[in-house]
Amino acid sequence: MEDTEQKYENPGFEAGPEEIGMANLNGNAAAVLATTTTTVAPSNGAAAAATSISMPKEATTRIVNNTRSAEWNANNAVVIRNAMKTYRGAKSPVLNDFNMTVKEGTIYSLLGSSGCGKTTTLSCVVGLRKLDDGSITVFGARPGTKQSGIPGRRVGYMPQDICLYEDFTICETLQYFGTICGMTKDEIEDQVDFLIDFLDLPPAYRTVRTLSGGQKRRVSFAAALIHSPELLILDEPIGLMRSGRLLAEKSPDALLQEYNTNLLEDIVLKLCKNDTMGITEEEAAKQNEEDDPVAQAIEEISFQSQARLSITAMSPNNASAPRFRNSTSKDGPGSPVLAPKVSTNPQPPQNPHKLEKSLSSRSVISYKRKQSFKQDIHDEIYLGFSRLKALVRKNLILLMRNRKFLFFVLILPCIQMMNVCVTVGNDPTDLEVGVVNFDSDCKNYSMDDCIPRHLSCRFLDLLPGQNSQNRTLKLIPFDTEEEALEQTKAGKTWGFMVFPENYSTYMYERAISGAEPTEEVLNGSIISFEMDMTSKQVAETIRTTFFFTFQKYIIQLFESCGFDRRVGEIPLKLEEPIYGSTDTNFRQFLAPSAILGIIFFCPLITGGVNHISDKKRGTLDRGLVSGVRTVEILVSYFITEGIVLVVQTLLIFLIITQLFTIEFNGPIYWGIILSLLIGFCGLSLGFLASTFCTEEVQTILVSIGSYYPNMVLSGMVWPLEGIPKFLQYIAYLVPCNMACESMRSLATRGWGIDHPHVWPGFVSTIGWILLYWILTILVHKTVKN
Ligand SMILES: Nc1ncnc2c1ncn2[C@@H]1O[C@H](COP(=O)(O)OP(=O)(O)OP(=O)(O)O)[C@@H](O)[C@H]1O
Repeated sequence: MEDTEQKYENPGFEAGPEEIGMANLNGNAAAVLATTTTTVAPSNGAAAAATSISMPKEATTRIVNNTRSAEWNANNAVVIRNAMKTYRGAKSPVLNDFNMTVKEGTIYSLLGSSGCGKTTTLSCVVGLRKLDDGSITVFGARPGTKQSGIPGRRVGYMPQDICLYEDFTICETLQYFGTICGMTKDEIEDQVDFLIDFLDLPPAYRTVRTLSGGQKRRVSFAAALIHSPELLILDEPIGLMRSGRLLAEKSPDALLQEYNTNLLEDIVLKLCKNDTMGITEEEAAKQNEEDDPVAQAIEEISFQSQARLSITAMSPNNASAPRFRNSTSKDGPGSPVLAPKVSTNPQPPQNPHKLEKSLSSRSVISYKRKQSFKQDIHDEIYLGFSRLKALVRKNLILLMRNRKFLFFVLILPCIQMMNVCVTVGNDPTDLEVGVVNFDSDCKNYSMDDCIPRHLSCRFLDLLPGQNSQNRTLKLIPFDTEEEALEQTKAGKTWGFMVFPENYSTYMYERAISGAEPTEEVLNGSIISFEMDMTSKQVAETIRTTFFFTFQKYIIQLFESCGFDRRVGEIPLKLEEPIYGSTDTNFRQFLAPSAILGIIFFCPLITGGVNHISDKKRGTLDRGLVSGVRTVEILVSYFITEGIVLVVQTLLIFLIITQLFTIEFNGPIYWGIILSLLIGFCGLSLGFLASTFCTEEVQTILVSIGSYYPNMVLSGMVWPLEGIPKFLQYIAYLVPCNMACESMRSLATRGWGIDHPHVWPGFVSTIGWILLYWILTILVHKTVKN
């Protein structure tokens, strides 16, 4: 928009705006609208309008045709001076030395071609964006300051898009926006009844999703009106409205086509004329084929200028709330009138009596100048609480309306945990290993005989999987080494062992005879193994099995020959473990950290995605304009996600302790609290990520991207001692790192919160949460700037 501020006097048209700001937008000719609250729905490429309606501060403030009230020049509601705004990467500025003045008590239409910067201007006015240069004042103060009341309840903002929660009913929508603005339940109820009548909305129980486009836009309009704001800002609102009634509700393209004209202003004039004459839209469209709308409109202007009409918008004062009246009455300019009627209009507005009753009985919130600092604080706390209540209720409704998703969110961590417990940590079984035995055919032997025969058979017999419950190995006999090798090379076995000829004799001699063994005895008593070592875990399992079995085999041989079994033992003694047990499996190591990994990840995604949806829907901006603070959004998500997290955490703990009997030796409640903190930490990170992202998929990618470093660098799957030294320091930058150590210490070692290995995990998690919060708030502010 270029530097242009031109004011056009209303030529005397019925209830028209007294002042119309016309911007020479990107060089296109701007147009003057001369009608009541007249704006046109957005279009692709066609001219569109964004309207800022300044509501009168005083109930008696009115816009009177050709009869300006005393307040007319008294105050400026919105003043823009030398506004400059260039989007990053754009070649030319959107706003270039742009000026605009909206006086209190006026209706101001900002017209311009698509993409000229109307929405940008309004978003700067409502404080969602900031100018690069120049100034904006709203009610005499910069948006964002307390005096301006923006963001806050002084303003009603209807964005260009619908920006509503589709799963809400009309009633819930209006309740939400009303509560955000600090209205009481009764006040909201009154307003809902009124607005449903006034805007001809469907019944309050109808879900927004099921409404038509026009109905949705009217609900959106109602949401902006619910708290009777002093300044109403409508970005391409709901069609052509006049006197609280919709004259047309179509896209500009459709209207242009229907009225066979290139100018929307022609249509506006025509519609107003028809409205006054009581002609329906269809009849008008038919007539239009023959008539010239501009000529008609001009005629109409002169005709209408004979009538004395008045209009005021929603009054912030209950005592003088607007009401229907006939404009031909003798009331002076001080009387507020809504939806004026001229004597020439035969059609009264819908349900005038009902509306009159509703209007006069409803209570309207008014913005009061604060009287004292104490009062300020009290109001701030009340409003903050009210907004938080609305946000929490909103989150809960959205959660409950999406039951399938809720069910999935609740059980997903349980499924993941069960998955971990079932699949990870068990010893491998049925590992196929070949046996080439040149020593014995293993028929008819006794384990208790002390004779130099069948010793190979005794060893094989002791291997787990032969005759035991433990099925680690599955032995497959081969006649030759070549055959066995071939099978291993073909990937059919994990390796094979070879007992040489006379193995029993040599082994007996080596172990029992006590004489110094010869080279032949030493070589002849070796069982050789050839293995596929590609899988470390499998190879380790087989190797360990052989070593332990061999130890057992020697002891058993010694005992059968009457020796002290201790002679056969390796002279190393592993005492009873101080912590854990001798057969601690990997699951016991993994489970505590897996809980953290899972609990961290789920809210990371759901929190991030919810926030992005709120952003994309436009409901977030709408809330922010109404005064909602980033920190309140965070707290509200903490409360609702907290409920989900508690259920998820309790279910997970039940699964690991009851279903998989994983020991939790320390105070379990500290484990649960740590899990919850980690969940909140994930939620906060999700929030931070979603402030950078614009799409849900981006948040999911960021979440997945952060998942693996978090898992690996926190020592969840592999001991930190096993990673390179420099990474061990970097690993402290991972949110779950210290929490993992705490959780393991609580679960396996049974330590309490006061232990130096435990409490740092709690402190670091709280620290991460605070850091993410601070960053989120800072990023929000930066993005706005
Ligand atoms: N976030 C953004 N980043 C970069 N450019 C933007 C951004 N938002 C808007 N623009 C560009 O700035 C210009 C003005 O956009 P704006 O939405 O203010 O136009 P408008 O007058 O409201 O258009 P319409 O009537 O079609 O809604 C357009 O060219 C648009 O492409």
